[in-house]
Amino acid sequence: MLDEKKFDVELNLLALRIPREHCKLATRVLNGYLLDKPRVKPVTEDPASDKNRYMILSEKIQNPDLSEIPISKVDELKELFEIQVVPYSFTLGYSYWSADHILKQILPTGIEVPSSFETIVKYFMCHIAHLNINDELLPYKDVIAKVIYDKNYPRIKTIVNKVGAISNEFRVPKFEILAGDDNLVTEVKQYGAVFKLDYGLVYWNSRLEHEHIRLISKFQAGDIVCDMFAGIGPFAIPAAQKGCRVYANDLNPDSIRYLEINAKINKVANLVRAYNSDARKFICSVMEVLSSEEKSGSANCTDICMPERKKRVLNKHAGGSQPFVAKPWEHIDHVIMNLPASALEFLDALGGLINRKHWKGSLPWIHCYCFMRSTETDDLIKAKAEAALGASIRDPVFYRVRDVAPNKAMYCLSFRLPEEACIAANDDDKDKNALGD
Ligand SMILES: C[S@@+](CC[C@H](N)C(=O)[O-])C[C@H]1O[C@@H](n2cnc3c(N)ncnc32)[C@H](O)[C@@H]1O
Repeated sequence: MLDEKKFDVELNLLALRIPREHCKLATRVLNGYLLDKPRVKPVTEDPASDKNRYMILSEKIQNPDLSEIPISKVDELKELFEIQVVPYSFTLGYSYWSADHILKQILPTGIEVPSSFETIVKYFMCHIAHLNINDELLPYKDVIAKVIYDKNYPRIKTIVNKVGAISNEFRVPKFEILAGDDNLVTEVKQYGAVFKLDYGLVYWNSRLEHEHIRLISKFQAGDIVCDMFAGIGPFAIPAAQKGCRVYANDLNPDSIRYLEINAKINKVANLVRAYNSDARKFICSVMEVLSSEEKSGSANCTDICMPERKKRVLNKHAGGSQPFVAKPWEHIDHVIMNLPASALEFLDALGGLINRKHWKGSLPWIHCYCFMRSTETDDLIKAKAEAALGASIRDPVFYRVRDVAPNKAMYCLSFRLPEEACIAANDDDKDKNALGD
């Protein structure tokens, strides 16, 4: 329990009681001799009369004869009104002091006090503050959280701290609520899109905002995008806002629930198809599912919602003058694989997936996120990707996203899917011949 009384500081000062109409002039004359404290006004009411005001003098004025103030100033006031000097006491309490000031008093000497609010709050999620409590501060986490909560309510309504390392497959940290209510449903804004999410149920990292923007800047209106590890949609939603048609998948049902909510909130539900599946199954089945939808005559997303201009962009991608409404089994422009810990291994799902007989236009760009230790090289990561894919990668582009630990960084490896990773157009025929068809 924090004893708030401990922070009380009583100030025993002097004040001048003066007629209220002279306040302005007296403030000017006494400039430098009045109480000067943030958020405390030096002019206050006279409890005995509404006709007067108290002008609170600075701590340096201790003598009721005002000998610390130049005589000329005192005389200037005396010419206008009779000066009455009165004692004035008040208390600066817990509510007055800043979080920094209070934390400095609470934490034992030797422990580095977070020098500012920003250093202790890892990030804000609207009304949630996620604290950055290191081992040294851990014993004081509750009191730190209370101070930060008290000083920032109602802007901040919940203070959380991550417990342990993330071990579950949905990449959702476990949080303990240190202060405030336990509602972790919140909304964040990124580059004009709004994302609703439950911070306790789905993956979210506000530090990836720039990466989301960077990758989407590579996409064109009309592109077909497959997001294999979509989370609540920080790639999928802005891509759709740009006019891309997005097939977005995540294993976590809660992520998909929020992805669908976010597609609606951002008015792109018609351009985003959500799947709740394992990424390997998703990428294999998305083509079949959609091709069978096509066969059964159900209208596809492009037909319903693509403006003519975007359809023309798609036609251009197909490289022909025939009307071309691409389906993912005919054409994909970008595949996003944002599961840095293991996305490279998932590249096996792309090997042998595309049949050149049906495919139209160029092969997709693959954007595969990974971690690289300082002891590893681009070549090693490329070799891992090639081993999973079963094909050589030409002209890989490595983009350093951010450092995640002193010797570990997150990268995005982008490359165009190699021809070698596809089923050649004549392979089916060869198989048929071999079977004697
Ligand atoms: C690092 S998060 C990235 C989410 C999102 N792209 C983002 O930037 O916020 C990885 C996501 O992959 C999902 N995931 C983990 N294993 C998966 C799998 N085998 N198949 C599909 N999704 C998976 C997790 O649920 C999580 O939402």
